[in-house]
Amino acid sequence: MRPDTLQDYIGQSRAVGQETLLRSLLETNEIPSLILWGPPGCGKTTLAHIIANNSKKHSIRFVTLSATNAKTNDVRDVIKQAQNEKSFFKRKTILFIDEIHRFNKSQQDTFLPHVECGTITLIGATTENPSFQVNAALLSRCRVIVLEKLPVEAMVTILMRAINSLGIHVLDSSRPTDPLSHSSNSSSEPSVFIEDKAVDTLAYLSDGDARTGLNGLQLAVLARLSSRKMFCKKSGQTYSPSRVLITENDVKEGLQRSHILYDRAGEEHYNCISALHKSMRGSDQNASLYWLARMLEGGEDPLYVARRLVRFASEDIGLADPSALTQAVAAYQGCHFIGMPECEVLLAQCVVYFARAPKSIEVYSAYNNVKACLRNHQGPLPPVPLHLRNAPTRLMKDLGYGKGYKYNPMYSEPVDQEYLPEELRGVDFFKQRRC
Ligand SMILES: Nc1ncnc2c1ncn2[C@@H]1O[C@H](COP(=O)(O)OP(=O)(O)OP(=O)(O)O)[C@@H](O)[C@H]1O
Repeated sequence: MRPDTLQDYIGQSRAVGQETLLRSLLETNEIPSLILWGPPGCGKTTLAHIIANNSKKHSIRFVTLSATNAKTNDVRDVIKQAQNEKSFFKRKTILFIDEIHRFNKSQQDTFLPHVECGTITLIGATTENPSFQVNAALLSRCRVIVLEKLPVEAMVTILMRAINSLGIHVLDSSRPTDPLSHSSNSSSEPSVFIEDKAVDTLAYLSDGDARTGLNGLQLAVLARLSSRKMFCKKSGQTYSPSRVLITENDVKEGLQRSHILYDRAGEEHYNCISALHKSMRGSDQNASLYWLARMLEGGEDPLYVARRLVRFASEDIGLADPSALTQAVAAYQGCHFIGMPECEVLLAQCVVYFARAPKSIEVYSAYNNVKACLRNHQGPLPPVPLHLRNAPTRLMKDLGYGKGYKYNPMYSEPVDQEYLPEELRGVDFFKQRRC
């Protein structure tokens, strides 16, 4: 399904249209180092694949690594090989790094000098803003190509191409016929039909992501084919019709999971957890459930959400309802035991509990005040008052350790005794910050 040439690459005319610099560079095979930036499924890897195809014709090596699983050593190996190829055979190497934003800054530094001296031409693909995710020095040596979400018309073209190559027939809704009523099909393979409005809906709901659209189509076809066996009431037997129709509902179902835009490692992950946290803090149970579901349906790790809930229990509910922390820890353990999808309801229960719970940031704020006080302290920290120190040896006792300490259980009330270092006397972290 992946196009091999620019002629088959749909849309993205701003980046690789007829009059663009990139197209002329590609045509003359003068590939500069590039960062391909665009949303998921818009064709970054496909464009790299087309460049690879083109380069191979010109005996340029094309090596692919994915930053999700490649180690720094893998990059070093590629560079070493590229150096050999360059010096012994005068062969150029293009290194394609998918999801380059997943490499940390020091990993990105590994290839900087080699890009600079031309040992490798780097092509990085990223869904994240390269200004934040790619080293400034590396970025300045690359041309950034911005790819856009594919428009609906481009999606229709991509889907139609897949539909044709799979031998699926498109049913024209303006001419209503029942494809299932047509007479027999001699082949053992069923004829597959798809409603034209199902194609349009798929193109529309894929939200500019060709992978989502193609996966949705594939899932709809597979689901229809596997449920092809029908039960005949008259004969009491099952039979397989020779024609199968994919409807708008089938593609919606196929898309249900895959169309949710959620990037587990990228910005969307932080946006959604922040929205969940804020919705619970604002006691909006409805929105809280929405953000939770959006993360879980998008494939978020339930334990990650559970850990954030443990934090929320103390940061935002605190002593207004101390059992919130127990709830969160129990939800975490429950998720650990049973995993997805069963654990989703545990998290939902906890999220609603938290949204409804009274809130208090008293402890959280006071603790922050203490931390600020310690961090801003000038000079050595004050010593622990002698009367609060243990005196396990005679010498310590002689030095005054533990002297005058009032053992509270001997008294009926909290005793009047100083527990803070002398220079902090009178400070109340619950009321003020003092540093
Ligand atoms: N512009 C396009 N023209 C034709 N097909 C495309 C185009 N964009 C994407 N596709 C198809 O969609 C599928 C996914 O595209 P691709 O892997 O290039 O996306 P991507 O931008 O690299 O996504 P991701 O960031 O999620 O890795 C490919 O199989 C390809 O066939």
